[in-house]
Amino acid sequence: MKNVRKAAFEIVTKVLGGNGYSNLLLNQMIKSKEIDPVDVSLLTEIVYGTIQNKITLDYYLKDFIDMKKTKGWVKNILRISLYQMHFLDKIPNHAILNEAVTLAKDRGGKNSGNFVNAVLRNISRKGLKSLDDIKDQTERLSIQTSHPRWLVSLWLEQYGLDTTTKLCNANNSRPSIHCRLNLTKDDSNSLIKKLEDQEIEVSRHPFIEEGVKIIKGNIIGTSLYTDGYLTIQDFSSMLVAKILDPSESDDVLDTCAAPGGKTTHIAELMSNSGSVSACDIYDHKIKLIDEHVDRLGLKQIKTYKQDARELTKEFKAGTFDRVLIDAPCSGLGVIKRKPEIKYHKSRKDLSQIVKLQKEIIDDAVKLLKPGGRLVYSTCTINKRENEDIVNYILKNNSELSLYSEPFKQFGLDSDGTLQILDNDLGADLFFIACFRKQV
Ligand SMILES: C[S@@+](CC[C@H](N)C(=O)[O-])C[C@H]1O[C@@H](n2cnc3c(N)ncnc32)[C@H](O)[C@@H]1O
Repeated sequence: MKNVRKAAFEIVTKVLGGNGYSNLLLNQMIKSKEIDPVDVSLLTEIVYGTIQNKITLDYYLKDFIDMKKTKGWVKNILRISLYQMHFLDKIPNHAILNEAVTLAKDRGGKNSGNFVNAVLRNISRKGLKSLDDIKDQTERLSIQTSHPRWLVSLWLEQYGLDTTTKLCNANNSRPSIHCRLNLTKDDSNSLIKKLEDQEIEVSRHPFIEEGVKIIKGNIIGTSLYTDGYLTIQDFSSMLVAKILDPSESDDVLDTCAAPGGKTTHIAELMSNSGSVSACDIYDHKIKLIDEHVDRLGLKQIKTYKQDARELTKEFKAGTFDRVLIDAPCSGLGVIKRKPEIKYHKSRKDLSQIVKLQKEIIDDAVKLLKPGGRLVYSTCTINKRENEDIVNYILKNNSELSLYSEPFKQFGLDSDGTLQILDNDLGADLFFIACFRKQV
């Protein structure tokens, strides 16, 4: 079995080096059974906590080390140790220190061990400065909540101080795990019973019948998962297919479909009839959709390696009853699940992504039948990619209008758009807009 701090150090080093996503690497580590099941929650805590609080941790560390001269891997040992010392109260400092010194010695020899020992002892002795003394409001929020300054400024401009503070704090909470029950296999009560039989405790979504939140237990690797009785999918992501609301005989186009979470949900809602055409630009991602489809036993999905900016090369205009554009986006609504996103994006990336979104929309709208429904969704919080895109669609397509009915059927207050900025379900922060094409 692997030592939990060593495992945390390896994952944090990969993620901060831009070589993987925290949620995927954690799942891989858990699946590989290299970690004792009793250590899974501590490992998750240290990995998420360290990555989520990196800016704050570095702000403290720079009083004790030269951030430019200290090697990246040494900084990561110090970051995971300081995270445990400052943010967790369950582990005694001497235990954290011993583990950190052993890790440093194993990796870099005696001198590295001595260096880490000296720094951590120094921090213990001197304590940390107060963040409340930071004068500038944007800077203070950035350091206190560990969000890059450009992102705090963007949200302050677009949403104001209260919402920005809430967003930043919520991004530092632990993500919850939601699952979609495959109702083509069985009804929800029987599937929940099957979960309970495997000691997995769940609670139901308030109005999505197939949506459950995992309260206790681990579904990864269970036979229920491998046999296609359920899919791991966030509640907000599930809402997208519910708003698209396909009928059983519909022809549906999913323009940006991989890894297939929404494609397979759409197909399940259509009870294995009608047709679903699922496109993505990357070959290796198409394979992920195909794997999901096989696992879930779905029949009516056809996948295409296709650039969504050129869909009319593959499909005839006016052919689809439903079109989903789950657009490539900046992903700022899933920071809680993938905290590294906030460090790896820049303001410049945001304008490039808007250009791509518009190009996809320009082609995809042509494929909708008269009377058909278009859903545009993102997992981001940025008006340029959400509200402004809605205005772009309305301005350039006079035959499309916003359609609020699909939201209202769930009691959601909406003008045809919904920006989920917070929720008490622990769900991701999505934007969803629904349009109807005139008959
Ligand atoms: C937000 S993700 C889609 C998630 C997916 N709908 C789901 O629920 O699992 C956006 C997808 O768009 C794909 N993509 C990016 N550029 C594209 C393009 N020009 N044409 C088609 N797909 C593209 C990406 O590969 C990515 O898989």
